[in-house]
Amino acid sequence: KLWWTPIHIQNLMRLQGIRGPSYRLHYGNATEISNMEKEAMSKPISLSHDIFSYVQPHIHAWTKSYGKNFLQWYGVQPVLVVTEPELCKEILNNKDGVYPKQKPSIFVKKLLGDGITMTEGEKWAKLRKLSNHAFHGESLKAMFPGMIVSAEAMLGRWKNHEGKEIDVFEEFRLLTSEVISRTAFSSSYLEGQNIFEMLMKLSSIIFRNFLKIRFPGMSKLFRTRDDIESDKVEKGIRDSIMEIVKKREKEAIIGEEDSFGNDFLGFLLKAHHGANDKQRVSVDELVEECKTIYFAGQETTSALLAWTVLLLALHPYWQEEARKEVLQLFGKQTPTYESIAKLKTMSMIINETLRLYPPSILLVRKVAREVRLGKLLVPANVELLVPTLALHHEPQFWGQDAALFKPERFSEGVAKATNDNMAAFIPFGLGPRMCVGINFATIEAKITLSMILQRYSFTLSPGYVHSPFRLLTVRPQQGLQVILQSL
Ligand code: HEM
Repeated sequence: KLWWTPIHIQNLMRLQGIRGPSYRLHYGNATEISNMEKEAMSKPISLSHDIFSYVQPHIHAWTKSYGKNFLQWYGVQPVLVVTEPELCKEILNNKDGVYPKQKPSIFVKKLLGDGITMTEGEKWAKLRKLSNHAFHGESLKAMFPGMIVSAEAMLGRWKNHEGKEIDVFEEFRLLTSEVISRTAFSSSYLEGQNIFEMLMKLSSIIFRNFLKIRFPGMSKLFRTRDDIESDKVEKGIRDSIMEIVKKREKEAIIGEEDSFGNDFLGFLLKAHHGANDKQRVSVDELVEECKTIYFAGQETTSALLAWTVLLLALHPYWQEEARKEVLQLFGKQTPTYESIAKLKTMSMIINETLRLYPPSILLVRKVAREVRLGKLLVPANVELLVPTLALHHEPQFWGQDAALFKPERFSEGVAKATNDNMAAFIPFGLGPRMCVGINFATIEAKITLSMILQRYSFTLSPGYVHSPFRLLTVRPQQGLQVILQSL
């Protein structure tokens, strides 16, 4: 397991032209990756958007040395990194279960459980149907007023910062937490606050342990401080979620399934108590889905909003264009659900932000059984990595100015911008596992940006330090400070 199998797989892939850094006993390339990341982070970065080599130095260096697809090792786990777009599409679009999600690590399991983002087959189909119902169509429309109220509350706080510096990343963290609490759980930020804080703690533990390779069986014999802490946090999250669930159950009328409410939590409870065995959701599944939506709904959207504000602060022309469009469409009025889809310039800006700073930078799958991927024969249990950030910064797709902010790339939509090369732009993934919250996140971002642009112009504060940092999403490590000018 430690030597023969890795060497065998390495040789098998080399014979097919797939090279990569050599496997090292037990650790694979974990130490090299970790050292490369530390070195990249130790140097200050200029205010450029060329962040690929900074955030993922090993993928940047190894695609240059070994080619578009290469083999690396997390311990004894072989990982095929794939940046050839045809192969990325083949992996992500597959519907036969050949490329399922990789089994989560101990810590990731505590964050997302075996819920929608991690599971497969019938269980996934059941949970996906439920989430699609909760975050699309009429249900999504019903969430719109909740998003407006949350944005108004944030802008109310901003009145105290006019003419002064404000850390908008922290503000967006609060806003997106409030929005998900209010819309999916009909609860308040305060009720969810505890859960968000514990989810953040778990994210940090996952990040700290990501490249730590442990000897098999050691985790059962020897428990680290992070093992103990993560158990405690996991239990804390479960207890807090159960409190919200119990409260809702108490409010409902016994025997009337519709009285559980028409938000995400209501749909989950209906499925939990419902008569339909196939669609029934267990208590564990209920807790896992709540955790997932609290986490997925907040982390990613706050990063998107922060990076958009950075780019608009650095590019006053686009800030003005976006404002003109908002004022033409809404004047000083509150945005409406029907009109938000008409924001074309803003869509271009959001797409270009998601290209340069995709909150989620890696898509992970595994090979369930020996498979032909393009011309390659890939053995079972190889992990597959589709590095979103690499694809989004690839000059072959985006030109030599790939690192520049140019929303005009998207003036005729995504298909035209990518020359119909779908894998060149995958901020929300691709295929059957594509993000459930894509419309929710885009509407939330558009409302928030519109309401800010109606009230303020903003410039970057001299105190801002550019350090895109990968925790589970890519975020501004030291916040995002801007100076607000009231209009
Ligand atoms: C800018 C915001 C967001 C980004 C960039 C984003 C990105 C992604 C990506 C890349 C995936 C696919 C992962 C994969 O294929 O392995 C995904 C899946 C998912 N996202 Fe999002 N997301 C965002 C917002 C949201 C929101 C607001 C929600 C919930 C309200 C959400 C819920 C989910 C769920 C449940 C999945 C799993 C889908 C499945 O496996 O079937 N996301 N997201």
